[in-house]
Formats: sequence, structure tokens, C-alpha cells
Amino acid sequence: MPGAIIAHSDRVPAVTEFAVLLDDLLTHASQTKPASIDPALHKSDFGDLDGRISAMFRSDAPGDQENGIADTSPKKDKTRQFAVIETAVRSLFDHLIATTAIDSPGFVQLWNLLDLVSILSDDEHCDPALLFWLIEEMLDSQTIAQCQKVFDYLESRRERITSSHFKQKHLVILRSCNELLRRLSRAEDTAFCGRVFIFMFQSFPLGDRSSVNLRGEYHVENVTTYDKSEPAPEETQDKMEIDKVSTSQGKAVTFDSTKQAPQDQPIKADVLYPIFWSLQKTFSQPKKLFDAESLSGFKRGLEATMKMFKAVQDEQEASPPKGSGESSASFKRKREPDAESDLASAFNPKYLTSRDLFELEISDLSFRRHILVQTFIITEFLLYLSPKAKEKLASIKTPNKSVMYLDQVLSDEDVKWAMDMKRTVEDSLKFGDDGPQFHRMVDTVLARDKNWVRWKAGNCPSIELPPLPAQTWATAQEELHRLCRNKRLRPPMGSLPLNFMEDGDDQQALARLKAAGRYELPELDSFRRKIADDDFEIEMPTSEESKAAAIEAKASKSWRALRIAAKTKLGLFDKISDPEKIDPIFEELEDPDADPVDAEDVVQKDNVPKDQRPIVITGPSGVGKTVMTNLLAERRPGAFVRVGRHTTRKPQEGEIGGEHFHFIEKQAFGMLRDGDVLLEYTTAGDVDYGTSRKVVEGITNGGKVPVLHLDQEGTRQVRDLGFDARFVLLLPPSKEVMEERLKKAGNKDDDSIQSLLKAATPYLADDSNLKEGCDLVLVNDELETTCTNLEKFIFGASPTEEDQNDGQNGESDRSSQSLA
Ligand SMILES: Nc1ncnc2c1ncn2[C@@H]1O[C@H](COP(=O)(O)OP(=O)(O)OP(=O)(O)O)[C@@H](O)[C@H]1O
Repeated sequence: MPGAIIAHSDRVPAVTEFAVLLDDLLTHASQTKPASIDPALHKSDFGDLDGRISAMFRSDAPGDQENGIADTSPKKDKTRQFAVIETAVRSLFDHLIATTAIDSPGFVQLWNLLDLVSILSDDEHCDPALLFWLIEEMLDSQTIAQCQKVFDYLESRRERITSSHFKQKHLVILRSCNELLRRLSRAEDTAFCGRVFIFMFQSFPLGDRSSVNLRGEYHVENVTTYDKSEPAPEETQDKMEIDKVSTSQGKAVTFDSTKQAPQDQPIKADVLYPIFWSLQKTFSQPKKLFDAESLSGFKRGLEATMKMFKAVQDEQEASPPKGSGESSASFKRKREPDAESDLASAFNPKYLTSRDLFELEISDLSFRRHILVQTFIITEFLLYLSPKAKEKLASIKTPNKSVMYLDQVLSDEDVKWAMDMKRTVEDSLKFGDDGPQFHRMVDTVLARDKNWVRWKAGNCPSIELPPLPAQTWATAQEELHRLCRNKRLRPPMGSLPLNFMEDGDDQQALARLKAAGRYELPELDSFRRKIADDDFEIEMPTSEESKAAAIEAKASKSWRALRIAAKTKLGLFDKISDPEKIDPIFEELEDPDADPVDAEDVVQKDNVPKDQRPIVITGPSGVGKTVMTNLLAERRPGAFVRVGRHTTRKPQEGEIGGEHFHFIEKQAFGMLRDGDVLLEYTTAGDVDYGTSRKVVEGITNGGKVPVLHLDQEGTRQVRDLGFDARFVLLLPPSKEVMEERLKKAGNKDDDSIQSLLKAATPYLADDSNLKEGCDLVLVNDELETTCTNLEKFIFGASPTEEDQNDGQNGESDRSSQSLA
């Protein structure tokens, strides 16, 4: 069929000649692939492609002489070759497009032609952008439905057609995709829009700024229309709750908090309806909040909405809907039984805003989540205007002022409002069986988005690291050699430096020298966790230095562990295939009788409880979590390991990095949080705290029981996540006793002691909410007794009455132990 066009296509002999070749190549290819887009054709499907093209475009080819266009300059040769191929390809392309329907089997000729052009452009026989010029024309000439077919082709070949010469192609790709997006309706062609976006995201490098919204424009065309008329006349009592105000678009109804009827009671759904939908305007154009009046109206509207959401939630909690979080008594209208289980049916790019649907909608969990996510985003936007955020933005070197809103600074009162609102939204997002996970997902996505916002504010600096200068490379290698040399020259193990004896008097020095720890071989298993900690640091380094130190420390620990293991577990060395992973030596030997180490293991196994789930100890700071865990670890050596939280603060006196806390920089903490590495994270003032999943897993894998010390919020988070642990609440016996103990400890000033006591107030007030979800509640009166009770609980024995009496203090209402 292509032959049909040769006759009328071109009068330039070289073009005609190439058209003949094209015809021949496609006929050959059509024997390989008779119909459909897939599979893609490869170079081999076209026979001796290179040979035939080179023969045709040799500068002394006969056609050139005839046309008087022979030019020996290679550049002109290339230009001419590109022009000839493009003209011939376009002729055939135009002909095929004009004569063949995209759905007909004959259209495979066009897909084959595109594959051929892609091969020609990769091999630099034609202009690299030719394929995308043709695609662009094709998209222009087809209906939306037909364009989907073109996208089937593009998606199936994406990697291949974008892998080389991307620079020459990227503008055409961008232009065609944007043009297509302009034609698509976000509401009706949502899925197709998504395909186009995904194609762009996957084709363009991560740091490419071509499709970044650098001017910070909002998609304001997506207008949400709703019924702005007043509520039905019978709602007379609610009339006092509403106050009509004129807005720029006409009449809208907003909520007047000053006339608000009963506190904490939501207003009626019909009254809320216009207030609720009017929020959409601000969601789609947050810059409206720069106006003080709009901001205060928006705040009131949002508060009313959240109050309603909370009421719906409370009702649903009291009488959980069957199945999927549906409405309860007061929200009588029901949906189809399993409509919600189908995500596709729950998703609609446009809100349905009929007044009749409103009650039904707000009783629907997935609908509320849409609004909550919008609210979460807008509170983040407001907090981006806070003085603190402005301070951070001030450090940007080449700021993109259009997305920084430098002249807008949020007042302290509004910052507080935004923070409170964010907290309320977060609580609501956690509602429902999968709520905690949903909240976590939203939080993670938005935390990552903040990084993009900052990148945009910094004018999209390159995220590619420049190649290392040769000199740096050479220096690093030299340093490496030096380190290796040093290692070989190290003194043999055992002759460790003795200068620690120089401190203090002779008696002290002698005592230090005699210290049992100096002569005992460390337990092999003790290296397992330490190596896991080093691995963690290597994977998620705080800084380059700490990574280098961790690599060195790991090598040293691995070497020492291997030496200890060599005495008893040499048989396991065979299992080590990678010198970086010496885990096999921590396994048990297959024949327990032959291994004396097993005797120790038996003892250790007695120390480890049957239920090896982590223990979470909650309680106010200063209640005695640390002493309790230490005592437990002393009584049951090797069985319990305290999980050090990661924190962004500096170490305090007596705190050991890696044991009490893992001290890291803010940026590293952000990476852990964004990478979903943390089981829980909380912030106190400016300091972040969080527990790494990996640290907990490292301890559990080592056959020990992790003990986590968490505050109320951290405990709530791990519980929400469904973390399988045993929860123990430790309470102070009384304010006076706690104060006395803190004073006795002597490492805190009066102010700190007072603030610790203040923070402990809910725990001293016997708040029943605190006890919810706890497996054991202990009052830390007499340390030994409390620890015994804890031990009994952990090892499965029920506390005796005697135990309970033992632990009682003077107060009649605070027993030392109760199993929740
Ligand atoms: N039952 C007890 N009897 C006497 N002193 C105690 C008792 N429990 C704790 N203490 C003392 O109270 C002080 C605070 O205890 P500890 O450091 O263990 O509290 P914590 O809960 O771990 O605090 P943080 O959460 O701030 O680390 C310590 O000096 C400790 O010796």
C-alpha cells in the first residue's frame, strides 16, 4: 500500500528513492507483525537497515551527481539526509493518516512506520525529534478517544523512545502533552489526564523544571457551584445562627460564631450547606486568605464544618455503621450496600453539591476525607506564612518570589489557629479502621510535598550532584590506602592503650585496671545489635563523617565478632558469602550438644519471656521508666534492651548516643520521617523525637525484647498503627514523692522540676483516658516491688493480692498495680 503514494509524493529523486526503500522496509516488517500496536519492531525486523541507508546517502551516490547537489561536507550531507528522510516519511505518514482509520487493522502500517522512525532517530539517520513531530500531528488530527490509542503506543514504547537524544525531543513532548491536556476535560477525562501526566513524569528527569508551576498559579477554573439560596423557611430557629453577607459573587451564607447557639453543638446540616461549599472557593485559590475578612470568614466556616464532622464521627463511633463507616440514626439515607468498597465509584473529580445530597455526603467517610485533606493542605499553606517559616525561607539564596508571598506574614493568633486546626484535622483523618494508615499516608505525602515547595521557592536548583573532581577522587583513594596500611600496622589485639590509668590516684588506677569488664570477652550476641546500629547509620547517615565512622566501627565490630565466633562457631563461617554480612555467625549451631555456648544460651533463654512482643512503658518524664528498665535488665541479663529514640536535640549530661538516644540532625530526621522509617514521632518545642522501626526490629531479630519509653502521644501513634506490643502505664505515687525523687536525683534545677511536675498533672489526676488500651497500670511506689510486679506481668504470672498490697502507698485510691 505505501507504494501507492510514491508516485505522487515527491519529485526529488532522492526522496522518491527513500520512499521506495521505506515501502520495502515496511512490507518486510508487516510480514513480522501483521496487526496491532504490540510488539514493538526492532532493527533486525528491517533487515540490513544501516547498510541500505548508508548506500543511499553516500556522498558519491549517483542520484546526487544527477541533481547537482553533491557536497562533500559531512554537515551538509547530514542536513540533506535528514531533509530527504523527513520528507519521505511525512508523505507516507500523511497518506496513511488520511486514508486509514486508527481502529482498522491497516493502521499497523503507521505504528510500524513510527517504530522505524524511532530506530532511525536513535541511530542518527534522521532528526531525533521526527518521531515526536509526527506524534504531535497525529494527536492534533485525532479525536480524544483516538488519542487514547496514540497513548497506548507511547506508553508501550516510552522507555525506548525517550532514552536517547532526550534534549532534542523534550520540548516537542512537553508541547504535545500540554496541548492534549488543554483539550481534555479534567472532570470527564480524568483517567486520560492522569495517563498524560504520568507519561510526562516518567519521561522527564526528576529535577526537570519544564513543567513546574514556577509562578504559583492555582487551578481556579474548577469552580464548585452550589445552591446559594437561603435554607427552607421552617428552619426558623437556625435563622439566628446565620448571617447573610454579600460576597463578590453575589449572596452567600456564612456562619456567625457570635450568634452561635449551644456551644459544641453543630449547626443544622441545611444551614451548614452553603457555608460548607463556599469553602471550596478558598481551597482552589488560597491567596484569598491574604484578605483579613476572607480569612476570618473562612476560619468560622471551617470550624463549623469540623464541628459537624466531629458530631458525625461521634455518632458513628457510638453505633458503628455496618461495613464501611456509613451514617447512623440521624443520617437516615443510606447508600447502596457496597458502593463504598468500590474505590472507582467513590471517586469523582467534581463534587456533587445538591442540597439533597449534603447529609448523605457528610456521613460518608471517604467524602469527609476529601475535605479533610483539602483542609490539611490549606493549614499547611497558612503555616507557610508564619514568621517561623519566613525565617527558614530567608536562607534561600536565589528565591523565587512568586511562590514565597514575602509580604504576607500570619499573625501569632492565626498561626495558633492553623496549628489547632491542623491537629483537629489530623485527629479526624485517623477516624475509621484504616484511619491511622490513611493519616500516615497523607502526612507522608504532604511532608514530601514540602520539600518540593522549598525546591520551587529556591528556583528549582539542580538536584544532580556534579561529578567529583579528579583531584578529590585521587585524594580519597590515597586516604583509603593510608587507612588500609594503618590497619595492617595496628598493634595486635590485647595491647590496648593503658593511659586511662594516668587519671586519679594509684588505687583508682589499679581498680580500673582490675575491672572485670577488661578481661571478660563480650558476648557474641552483643555485637549483633551494635552492627545493626552501624548498618542503620551507614544506610541513613547523619553526615558524611558519621557514615565513615560507622563503616569503620562496623568493620572493627565484625572482626571482633568473627574472632569470638571462631572459638565456638567455626562451622558457621561457611555460610558467610558476603564479608559485609556476617549474620550467619549469630545463628545457632545445628548440633547443640557439641557447642558449649549453648549452655549460656539456655540461661539466657530463661531470661527471655515467652511473649517476646516489645514492651511500651508510658508515663510522665521522671516517673522512673529508666530505673525500672535498668533494674529489669539487671534481673534478667541479656533479655531486655531499651530502644533509644532518635532525636534532633544535643546529648545531655550522662546520655549515651545509641543507648538512650540516637542524636541526629534535623535534615536526617526529616529523611527518616519521610521515608516512613519511624514507628512514631513527636515534637517538643523545636525538638523532634521518633522511634525507628529498624532499631526495634534489630533487637527483636536478636531474640531480645525491646523496651520503648514513650510519652502519651508516641504511645497513641504506635497503638494507632496497630504496633503489636504490651503497653504498661507507669504512674507516680504522688506529686510530693515525685518532687522529692527529682530533687534527690540532683541533676535538675527547680524550674525543670516544676515543669516536669506540671506535665505530670494528668497522670497524678488518675485520668481514666490514660489507662485506656494499657495492659498493665503500675504505680511506681517502691522500686523493687513495682519491678517485681512488672516482671510477673511480663513473664505471664498474675500478680498476687499480696503483691498489690505490697505496692500500696498511703493513698487509698491509687493501687500499685492493676491489669487493664
Ligand atoms: N520507685 C522509686 N523509688 C525511688 N526513686 C525512684 C523511683 N523511681 C524513680 N526514681 C528516681 O526518680 C528519678 C527519675 O527516674 P527516671 O530517670 O527513671 O525517670 P524517667 O521516667 O526515665 O524519666 P525520663 O522520661 O525523663 O527519662 C531518678 O533519680 C530515679 O532514681
